[in-house]
Amino acid sequence: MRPLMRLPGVRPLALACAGLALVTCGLVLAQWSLVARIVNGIFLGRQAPAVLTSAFVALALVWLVRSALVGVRDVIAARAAAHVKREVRGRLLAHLLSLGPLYAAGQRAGELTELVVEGAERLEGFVGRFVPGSVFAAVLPPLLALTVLFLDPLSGLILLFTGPVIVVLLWLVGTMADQAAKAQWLTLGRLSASFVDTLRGLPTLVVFGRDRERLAALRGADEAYRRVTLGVLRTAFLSGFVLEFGATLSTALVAVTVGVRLFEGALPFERAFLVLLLAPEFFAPLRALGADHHASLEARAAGERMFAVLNEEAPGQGGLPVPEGPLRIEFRDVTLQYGERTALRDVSLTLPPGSRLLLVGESGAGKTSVARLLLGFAVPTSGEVRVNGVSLADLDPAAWRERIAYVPERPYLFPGTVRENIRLGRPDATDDEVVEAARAADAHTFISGLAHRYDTEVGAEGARLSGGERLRLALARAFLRDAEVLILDEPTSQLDAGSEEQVRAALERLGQGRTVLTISHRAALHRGHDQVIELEGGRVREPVGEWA
Ligand SMILES: Nc1ncnc2c1ncn2[C@@H]1O[C@H](COP(=O)(O)OP(=O)(O)OP(=O)(O)O)[C@@H](O)[C@H]1O
Repeated sequence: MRPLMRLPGVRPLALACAGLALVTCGLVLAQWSLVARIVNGIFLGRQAPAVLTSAFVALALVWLVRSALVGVRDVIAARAAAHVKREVRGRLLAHLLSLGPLYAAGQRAGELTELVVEGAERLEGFVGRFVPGSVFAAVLPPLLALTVLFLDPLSGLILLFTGPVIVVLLWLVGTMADQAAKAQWLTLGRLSASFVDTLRGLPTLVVFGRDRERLAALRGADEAYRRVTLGVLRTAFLSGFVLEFGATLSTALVAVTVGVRLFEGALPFERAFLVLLLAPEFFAPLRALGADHHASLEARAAGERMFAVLNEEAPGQGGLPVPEGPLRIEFRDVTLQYGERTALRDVSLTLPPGSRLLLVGESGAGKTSVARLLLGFAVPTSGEVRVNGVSLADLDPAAWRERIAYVPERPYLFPGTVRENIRLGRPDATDDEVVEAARAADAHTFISGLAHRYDTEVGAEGARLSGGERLRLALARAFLRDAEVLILDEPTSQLDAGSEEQVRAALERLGQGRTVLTISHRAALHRGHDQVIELEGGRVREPVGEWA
């Protein structure tokens, strides 16, 4: 619970609710004292009509203010809940971005989506209902019990004894429900992740005839979710029953003892009636808390996972500006491990400004890992990547990436138009500049043949384009970015011989005056490079050669 209390805006909300609870306590006492006085005056005829009239007016006023305070409490709580949701979602997204693609790739997309969307939503119940409810439950019952103790010690003692017993029972049921709520959250995450994975892998599943099996697995996950949800609801009902039973029993106990003493003449009517009216008010905040209790359990389960993600350390978050002037990049004895797996071992290489390095090696040799280090998506386990003598880990990652254009092996296109996807390279580029970049990337011809030219929708992940067309759009992005360092990962692997020649010419133009790192498993690309370095099992093999 404590981490949830540290959420932005929760403490001020709790303080505001404590103030409201104190005022509400005064109003509750005033309201029921007036009711007791009026009833006493009407039935026992001990009050003058003028006094009764003013008591009615005062009662109406108190009732109005009390209702208004409930409204105020709901509005502040709803605002705080909306603020927390927005803030937490923003922080999660920002942190996921700074953790980089390597972290996201290691997680199931559906589970992360669930965390950001539904997880943040679950905090609403905690902030909007549970926090105000628990502050009211902490302030009102003790003050009312003390008042009753003063009015009628026996009834006060009954309340002071039964109230804590109910709270303890509630806590015990809550502890049981905690595990069920955690299981519910985990199952929901798994269900969402399975669904997203199924959608993504649908062609593969259909081709291999595994779609029905997958459907059955999804149904199984859905059934598991239904079962754990029922478990959570069962404990919620149980806590509701405990509360209602306890509250009714002790109110009845107060009523019986008060009734007997009233009958014996040991208690005046007005006082006895007031005690009877205050007993349900004593239990009302506890009952409300019981009803909102499972909202806090659900929020706690989601919160634990959120804090775990927020506590993940992001790679290289230095704040130094990128050195001015031509950039000289050096890898010094760099070793990179992914958990137990060593992808690179003692790799040293230098990229002087304006040079072209071709990194070759078999599949799994560690080529993409070099690109990841250069992009700051991963940090060396040992050794250092340096830019003009400054460690890359100390540089501001966003400022560093502004100096890089990256064309990955499988370029990602966002749902949107061709123009929007190219403009990702430089959002302030004009339409003419977009077309110019497309021409340079040899993409203009195929774009001109599309139904809506630059306004054609590319579909999810560029599904309406071929692999080669997607690559050309990614190249156009890189042209538009006009960065000093260019990283090309297997740039021509998806092309036929004719297209490869054209794209290679485009790459040649793109590389002019920049530092270029080209990754390929084919050494045949060596033409036009200053250095060729071969990686083998994560180590640098003897230099293959130098080309001027
Ligand atoms: N996120 C990861 N977690 C664990 N191991 C990884 C991860 N990414 C890569 N590896 C491992 O690190 C090694 C190097 O991977 P890398 O992607 O750098 O190779 P590559 O030379 O680019 O291969 P390819 O040419 O097939 O793309 C591989 O053995 C791979 O299994």
